[in-house]
Amino acid sequence: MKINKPKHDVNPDLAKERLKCNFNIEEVTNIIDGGKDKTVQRKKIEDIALNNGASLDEVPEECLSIKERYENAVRKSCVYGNLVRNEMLEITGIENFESPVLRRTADAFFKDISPFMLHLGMFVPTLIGQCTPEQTAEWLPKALDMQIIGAYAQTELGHGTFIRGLETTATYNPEKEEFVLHSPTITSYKWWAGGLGKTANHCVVMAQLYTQGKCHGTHLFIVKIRDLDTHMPLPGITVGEIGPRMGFSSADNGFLRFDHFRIPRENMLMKHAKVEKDGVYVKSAKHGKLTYGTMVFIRVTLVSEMSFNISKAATIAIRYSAVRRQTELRPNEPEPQILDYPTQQHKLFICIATAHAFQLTSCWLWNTFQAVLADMKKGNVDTLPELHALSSCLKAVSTSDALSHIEQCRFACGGHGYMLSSNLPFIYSFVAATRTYEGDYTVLLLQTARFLVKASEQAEAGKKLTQTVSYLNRTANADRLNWDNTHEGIIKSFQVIAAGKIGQCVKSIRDRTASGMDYEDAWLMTTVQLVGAAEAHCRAVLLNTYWSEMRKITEASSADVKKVMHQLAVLYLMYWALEKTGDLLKYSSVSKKDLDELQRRYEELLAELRPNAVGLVDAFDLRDEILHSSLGSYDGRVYERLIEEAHKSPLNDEPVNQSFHKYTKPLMLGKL
Ligand SMILES: CC/C=C\C/C=C\C/C=C\CCCC(=O)SCCNC(=O)CCNC(=O)[C@H](O)C(C)(C)COP(=O)(O)OP(=O)(O)OC[C@H]1O[C@@H](n2cnc3c(N)ncnc32)[C@H](O)[C@@H]1OP(=O)(O)O
Ligand SMILES: Cc1cc2nc3c(=O)[nH]c(=O)nc-3n(C[C@H](O)[C@H](O)[C@H](O)COP(=O)(O)OP(=O)(O)OC[C@H]3O[C@@H](n4cnc5c(N)ncnc54)[C@H](O)[C@@H]3O)c2cc1C
Repeated sequence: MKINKPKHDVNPDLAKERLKCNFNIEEVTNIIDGGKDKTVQRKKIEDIALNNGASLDEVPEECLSIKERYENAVRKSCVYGNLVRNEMLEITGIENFESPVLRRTADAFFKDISPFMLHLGMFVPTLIGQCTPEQTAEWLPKALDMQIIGAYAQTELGHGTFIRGLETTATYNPEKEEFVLHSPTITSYKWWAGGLGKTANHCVVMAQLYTQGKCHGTHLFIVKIRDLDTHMPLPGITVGEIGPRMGFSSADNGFLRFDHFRIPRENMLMKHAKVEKDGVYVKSAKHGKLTYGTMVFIRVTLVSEMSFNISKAATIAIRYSAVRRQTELRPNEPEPQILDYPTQQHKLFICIATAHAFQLTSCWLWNTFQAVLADMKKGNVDTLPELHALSSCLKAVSTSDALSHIEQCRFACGGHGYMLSSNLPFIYSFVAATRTYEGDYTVLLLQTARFLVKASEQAEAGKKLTQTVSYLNRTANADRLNWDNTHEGIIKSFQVIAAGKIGQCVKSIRDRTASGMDYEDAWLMTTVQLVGAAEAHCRAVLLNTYWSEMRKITEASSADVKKVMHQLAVLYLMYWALEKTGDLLKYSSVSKKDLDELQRRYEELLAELRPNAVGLVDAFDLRDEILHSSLGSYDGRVYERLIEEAHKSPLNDEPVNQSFHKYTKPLMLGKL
């Protein structure tokens, strides 16, 4: 398999690394893609994107002004959107418009974010999940064909987390058969929605629904905010961009204020509840939170997105570490490649393992999500709470872990990792946002904790629990687990840690209520522990899922691939066991000797993986055009690229900057 056909000679150290690799790289790529046919499909889509010169920037996007950057991003988004519409969807099938490959290939066009990302990312999924069949027929074809461009406007200046606290109102007027949208306070300004500021002409709006004098809580509406021809905001709409941010610089995150803005009754998204012409409110949903469906969907997809982002950072840092040499080990010996340092391996190999752990877990989560959707189609919503608990904690932990691993990758690249041309700062700032958006880390873990506390009480009452918490049935009465230094033993110990922490939370809440606190205060006082318990549960799910899915997926693999995939999964188990030694000591009989043995095995495993490190990141098969990194390209021309990128800085356009004559020289001459 030709991965990237380098135009230049490959750096000799990197070339030697590739000779060391002892497994079939293509086989691992196929595993990551989900099959050989999927690899072929991905490559076809990438070819379409990359054979189009429009993805190239003459000036790096980070060197442009805010306006130029946005305009350039819109230009490229239109080209890319057109390719998706006319060529790529033919390959994936239109029903797979959410294929991660389409999202990822877009990275060939943008180091930062496309202003259109939220259109396909959230607007279209909301139409699919929240419309009646008639509404779907009206809106979806236009959205998929990009005749209308949409955003998802839920968060307000005053509230993001607490959706029930949103202030925008949608008041029904039966005489005119219209809703009147209004922003009654400054805190009710819609705030943050991606693509809303300048790009979108429509948006989905979450607002408090009033009809017949009664508030029925938050509901979704589709709202046209700009004229389709002139793109001017419609009367009653104030819309704009919220200002520079840590990342998402070309995503025109926006604000929106309604001044008694009228929309037809049919623009309420009515799949789960409707308002009749006469104003009667009718709820058809069997579960109170179905309007939150788009958020659940995105939380599910983010786990795979985190795998992708870690694999990008790991590829950059590992290729760079094979090229970079630093510090004599012994006098007069050549400086070693920094990849030879076990401390460097400790920073980086866990990133490769985590990318696999998240990818396999995300496929399993996606299948769970599809099964729940199928249940809901039949009118059964019983499986939704478990999906909500699972998607909440996996979103929280995967985004948080991805962020810290990506930061480690930057540390691993020393000073050069701080350069925007390395792409690590872009990857980091993108992932930093994911920890917050679509539900903040703490808030989502507390949602999972709610589910776990209930599950623990059910286990106590002898009830049989659902799959992801069934370990509580087995471990509810276990005090301390007998340590068993096997892979299954490590997984079981994480389940016992989770069960122990959940049990301790239940006890703390009970003790507090028994001493006179009301339940809400007892819960609040216990939230630090509850977040820890939900994280522990999530770790148990991740370890168990990664291990069992890895074994399944490599059943038919070659012996060498089986071996290296197995080594990565073991590394993941050991890494987390060593990270959580305090918990292991508390909840199992593990001894200092056992932990020393685990540490020794972990260090040996780093050394065993070392020859395959470059092969393993090559297997992610990230083309240079998608990686955008001076440090991580396939040919390893790190220093040449750093110099080429330096020359692109606008400050190097002329030998002397005018500020010298205007300010510095007068200062030097005492004439200022
Ligand atoms: C491919 C991916 C790549 C890119 C993706 C594309 C674009 C990405 C770019 C940017 C996207 C950014 C978009 C956004 O950020 S949109 C805004 C997202 N906002 C949030 O996520 C807000 C977070 N807050 C909440 O979700 C909720 O308010 C809450 C914290 C969950 C609390 O809700 P509330 O109504 O107050 O409910 P509670 O009273 O706490 O709970 C009652 C009951 O309901 C259950 N519940 C809550 N949520 C759900 C749900 N979604 N599904 C099912 N059940 C739910 C909850 O557990 C509780 O159950 P009980 O049985 O315990 O009563
Ligand atoms: C880059 C980016 C893009 C975004 N895109 C969109 C978009 O397209 N559409 C959209 O609608 N929104 C969007 N958002 C908004 C995003 O969804 C919210 O910012 C997010 O849900 C967090 O809400 P918040 O900002 O209100 O934080 P807050 O809830 O104010 O959180 C602040 C702190 O308070 C803590 N906290 C809050 N509530 C609790 C609680 N109950 N218990 C314990 N701690 C708590 C949190 O843990 C956090 O530490 C985007 C945000 C970002 C950063």
